[in-house]
Amino acid sequence: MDHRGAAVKEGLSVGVRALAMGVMGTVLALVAVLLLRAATFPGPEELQRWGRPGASRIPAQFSEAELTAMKEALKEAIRIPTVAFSSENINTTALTEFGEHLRKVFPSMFSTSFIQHEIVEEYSHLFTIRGSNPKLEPYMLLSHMDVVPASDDDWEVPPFSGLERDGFIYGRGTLDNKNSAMAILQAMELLLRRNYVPQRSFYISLGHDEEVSGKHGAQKVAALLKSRGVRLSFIIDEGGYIMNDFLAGIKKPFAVISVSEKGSMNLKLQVDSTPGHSSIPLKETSIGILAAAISRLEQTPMPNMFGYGTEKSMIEQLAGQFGFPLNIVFSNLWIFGPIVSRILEKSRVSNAMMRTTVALTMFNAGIKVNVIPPTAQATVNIRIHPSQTVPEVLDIIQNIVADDRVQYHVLNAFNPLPLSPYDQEAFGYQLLRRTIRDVFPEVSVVVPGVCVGNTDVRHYANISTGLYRFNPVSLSPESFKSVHGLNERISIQAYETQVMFLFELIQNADIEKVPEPHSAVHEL
Ligand SMILES: CCCCCCCC/C=C\CCCCCCCC(=O)N[C@@H](CC(C)C)C(=O)O
Ligand SMILES: [Zn+2]
Ligand SMILES: [Zn+2]
Repeated sequence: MDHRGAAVKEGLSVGVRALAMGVMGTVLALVAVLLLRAATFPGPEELQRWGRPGASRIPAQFSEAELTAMKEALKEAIRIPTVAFSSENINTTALTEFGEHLRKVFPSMFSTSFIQHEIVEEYSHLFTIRGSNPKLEPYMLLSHMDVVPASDDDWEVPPFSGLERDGFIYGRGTLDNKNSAMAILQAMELLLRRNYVPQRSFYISLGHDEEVSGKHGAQKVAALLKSRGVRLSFIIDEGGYIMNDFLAGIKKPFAVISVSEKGSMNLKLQVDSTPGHSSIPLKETSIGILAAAISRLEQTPMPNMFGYGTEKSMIEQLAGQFGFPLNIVFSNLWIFGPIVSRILEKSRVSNAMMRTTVALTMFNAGIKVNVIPPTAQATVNIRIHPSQTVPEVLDIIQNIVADDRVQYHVLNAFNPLPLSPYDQEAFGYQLLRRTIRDVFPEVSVVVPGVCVGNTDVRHYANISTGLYRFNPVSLSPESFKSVHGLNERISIQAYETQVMFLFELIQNADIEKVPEPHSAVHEL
């Protein structure tokens, strides 16, 4: 080999060595970066950061004294009988007392410079919390203070006693919805005491007549905000929960965020017929004609609308929680949809999610045993599936009744609420989802649902498209029955967790938009 050849070989081997060293270096650097990433972000979930990071994050740790005070504040709230019997008959004395109670137990909410408190229509409360970053669109936490009536009969403890027994607080409103009214203010009060200043502005609104329409409370607050030109990024109200033991085949709890709610119609049906002496009866009376008509209504289910609302998404997202073979069936609705919808209509709750329902709630006729009455009236309460409208449903009803002697009077009606977004960019939905993940690690999956009852949030549809119904409390079928029923109660631990959830959610909202996932993020 000549001198030049040796030089080339030397050059080549230097080049190969350099290349090899370069590759090694790159590999080592990559390993180091990966190790560093692994140390900084212990799991993929943490790559998706919400709210304030690091030192400015206030930990949800409460002292014994704070826990005792929050429990006592809720008990006291339960003892104030803010009962709404009808739109015209609400215990307003109790509502005033409730307002005084709020001032007493949440003093910072009434004395902080960046919080404005207003009373709307005498009894509803509106708090405006000004955040430090006016570019972030505000949101609202919504609840109500009024409760449905409860008589002492059949309750294990008096319904307005706020009694503590076996780790539970008993009383009307412990689940619907004084727990939320109190927990929202409690969480913010605790944050304020830790010198928290939100970046994103938000509102807290407590209505006083949700149980009888919301037309004086929520509706007026919404109108007030609209007149001020306010738009809200999203609103969180009651009407979705963490469901425990609700579906045979699913052991772990799952969370339902209701992204819509059914429409409603109260319809009076009336039949007029010839009155007279009961000793010489006609072949048919107003009572008989009307009874037959409403019996047809009761016996004829409205069309099954599975696939036209959120129920399909709900089942698809729940599918993985079922064992074999239901997991296969529920994740292939394109073929098994019709069978699944037939299975779901067997349960009262899932049936109500899939179709418009008709409940016969009032029947009036007759004044004396031997008088054939001239008129019979019945009222039916109809809950309209999100894919249908009031006129469509009225048409179906008239076809089912199919009797020209029946007259119809729509007492009041409204269409179902539009579906609020629940995609990856939907800020309110993803914020809830993320906070559920943080505070309720036992929850297997978060799914969209439809609220079969009506809530105050429907009055805000003209100032926000992100209407979500979710109470951060775990419900079993039994506790579900106690809402508007007997022995309504909340465990003290569940209430503390609700406060913690709101404490975290308020901080999580301090971010511009849903963070970009850095890598594959575990599905909830
Ligand atoms: C497969 C099982 C899943 C179950 C999902 C259930 C998700 C939650 C859905 C509904 C919750 C119902 C609770 C809603 C609260 C209703 C409050 C209320 O009673 N409102 C009145 C309003 C009226 C204007 C007076 C009503 O009658 O709806
Ligand atoms: Zn309620
Ligand atoms: Zn209620």
